Amino acid sequence: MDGYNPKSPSISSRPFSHPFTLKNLLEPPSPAAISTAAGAAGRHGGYRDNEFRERESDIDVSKRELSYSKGDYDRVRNGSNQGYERGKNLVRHSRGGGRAKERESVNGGGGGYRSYSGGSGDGGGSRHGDYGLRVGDREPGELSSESGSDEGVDLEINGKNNDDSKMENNSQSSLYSKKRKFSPIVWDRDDKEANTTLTLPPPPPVPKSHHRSPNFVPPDVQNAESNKLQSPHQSPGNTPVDIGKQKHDSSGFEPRVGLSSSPVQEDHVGLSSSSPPPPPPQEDIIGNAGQPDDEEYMPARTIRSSRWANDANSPADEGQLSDASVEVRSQKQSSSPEAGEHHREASLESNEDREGYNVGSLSVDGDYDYPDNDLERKDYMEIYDDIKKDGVSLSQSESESDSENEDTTPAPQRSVNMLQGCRSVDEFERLNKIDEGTYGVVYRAKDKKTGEVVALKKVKMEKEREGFPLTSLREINILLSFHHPSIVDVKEVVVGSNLDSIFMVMEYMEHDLKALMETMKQPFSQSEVKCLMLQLLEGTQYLHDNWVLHRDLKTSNLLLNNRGELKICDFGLARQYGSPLKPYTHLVVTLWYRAPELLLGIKEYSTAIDMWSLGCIMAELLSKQPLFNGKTEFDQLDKIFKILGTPNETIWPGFSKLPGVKVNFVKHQYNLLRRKFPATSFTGSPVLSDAGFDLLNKLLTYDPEKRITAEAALNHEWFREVPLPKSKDFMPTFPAQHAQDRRARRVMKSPDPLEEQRRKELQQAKFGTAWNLKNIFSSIFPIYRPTPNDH
Ligand SMILES: Nc1ncnc2c1ncn2[C@@H]1O[C@H](COP(=O)(O)OP(=O)(O)OP(=O)(O)O)[C@@H](O)[C@H]1O
Repeated sequence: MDGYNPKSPSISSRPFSHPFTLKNLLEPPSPAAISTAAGAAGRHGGYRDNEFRERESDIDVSKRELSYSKGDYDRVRNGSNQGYERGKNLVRHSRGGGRAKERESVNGGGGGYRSYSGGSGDGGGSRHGDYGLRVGDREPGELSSESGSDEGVDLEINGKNNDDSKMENNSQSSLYSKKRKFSPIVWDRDDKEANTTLTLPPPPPVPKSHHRSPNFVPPDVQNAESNKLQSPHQSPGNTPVDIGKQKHDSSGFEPRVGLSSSPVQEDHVGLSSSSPPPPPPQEDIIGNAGQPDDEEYMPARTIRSSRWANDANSPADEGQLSDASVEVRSQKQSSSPEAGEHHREASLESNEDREGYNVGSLSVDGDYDYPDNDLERKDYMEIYDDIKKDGVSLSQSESESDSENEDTTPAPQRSVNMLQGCRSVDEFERLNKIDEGTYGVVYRAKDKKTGEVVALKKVKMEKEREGFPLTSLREINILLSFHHPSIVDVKEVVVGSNLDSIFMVMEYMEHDLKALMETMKQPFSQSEVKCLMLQLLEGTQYLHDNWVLHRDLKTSNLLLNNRGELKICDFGLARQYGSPLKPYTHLVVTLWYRAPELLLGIKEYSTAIDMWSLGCIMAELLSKQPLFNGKTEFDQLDKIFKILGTPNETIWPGFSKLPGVKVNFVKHQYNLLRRKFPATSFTGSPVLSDAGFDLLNKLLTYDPEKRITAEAALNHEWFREVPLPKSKDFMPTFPAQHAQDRRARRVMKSPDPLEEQRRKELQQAKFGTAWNLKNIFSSIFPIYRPTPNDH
């Protein structure tokens, strides 16, 4: 893809130009320190008007509409030369343009609603004459969708029920099951107590078998046993190594540092080098399986290690390692990954004991045990932060203090500060603020050395009672690790002048789709939406293939540059997942894009939640309006049910048992989505061909198990029918509105899930405190008695 370059060296291998202690970073900074840091970079620089291919606002842009050859299509689809191999998929999905005239569709396949949806054609409405290429293939019944009653016409219930659809759903179901990573593990918040008590584990090393959860089934075995537990890469006989290779071969991309399949703690994302990982086991040796994602809000702890790895295939990278890191690495080779696990856990307790506050921790290591895979061990380095002021490594002290340690294999030495060597933010000239989110402020800035314009995302520390925000650690970790044309590139991490703040240096993107759409008079055309959706799906597929859920996909987290490139950003809520799943919080995904299973409090969820968000995004791109803009969770569900029909056991087996289904929802019988996206329109509604509507329906399928996967969506026929996806090169460009804070411009804003969580926590804390105070009060003044309502 254009502009696709290997990442810059990892932060750990950069020259140490700015030493400081991690503790400085992880302690909540004083307001004074923050303002100093902010002030240091507060200069405004001139924006060069010719920096971008500026265009008239809105859509009066490139009017070039192409008639595509297969070659064109492949080019669009693949980027310039990434070599995606889609041939077989194209064959597999070549269903042709003819569609059933009469459709009966219920989300998830059931319900017996019939509808007449009409033809295969893209009924028009694209701005650039896209559909000049199309046959006039409107089908009977199509227009009636605009005027019919609920019963009569166009009652496309979410999902399909006709033979054609059924077959498709079935075949997709089996196809999807290859990708679906559902887990039998059930989230039970009652486990919290057990889970949050992190006892000091026995010392390192432990037998390798301890590394795996009792529930962990190797991918190939899972594959044989149940297609619900398959790795995204699995095909019979795959080994983890094969998996990586396969992934690499098929996608043309390889994460610079892939997520490992280590026994992962909830509060970190493990990284391993080179190949994409097998599924991360869901339980680690400290037995925190079942630990709810509340842990996300637990104190962060010791920054421990990283595999800011060199690719095993690129020996040249070896030379980039500093002496220190090489030393650490060689020690790591001689100790088992399990030692690292223990070390990590030891640090947890030790931190709390000794520091009395939470100094923050990022265990960015995966420590997956690849038996006998020397390559795997060699191509990463372990860097441990030294928390103790006196420089004695935690690992040493803890392993020493653990008398039960029979094996005296020394714990990995460390002294290399993970963030040591980061450049200072002073090396950037801050141009203007782009946006301010819950956990970060994003600036446009210029690298003084190179003149390159970048985005600087400053990690907000002021709200952090508990050290370095975990969301930011995750984001940094993932973004530094992953490299894909559809994922925003983090070039490096820099530190504030007072060493009290951290900034991610990202490639600068002129727009986010939310802010952009608010400036547009008309929505994107179908061919443009296809171009955007393809890129979005490719990025999402890449994440899911690497065992990461984004968990906050929404239009404001999709960046677009003036080269027509879309990139996913904001990985603050992203996390690694495994099979089977661990319990995660359902308070993820901004309300408007939140999947119904989350809204209904499902105890296990997976990649399908991101796919729902993609459905909402696709609809929004087509119409320029959020599809379901609920104000509360209940309102959100209500809005979904009104449009898609209220689900039931037939279309979504298990629905009635979901925790949130205690409420009696109004039974909306029909799916009215087609009304919002008719095949033709005289009213200005966004038009969508049958194929497009089919994809939208499959993204917005109620039953997460039946919801389409990123891979299947990428192969959907909508992308092969006219109007073909617009080439990125011919996507419209828009004036970048640098000078304004995007958020301030935003008219509509969906409630933020993190804010939601924070509010709830605060409320709880408040009520708790109030009640306690009343108790104390009543013990002093016995006349007063707190009532149950006081809770
Ligand atoms: N690389 C970038 N280039 C240009 N703009 C960016 C970039 N990254 C982020 N932005 C802008 O900043 C906004 C906020 O970024 P981001 O979502 O990463 O921050 P956040 O604090 O996590 O926000 P939120 O509270 O919405 O989760 C984005 O919506 C986008 O407008």
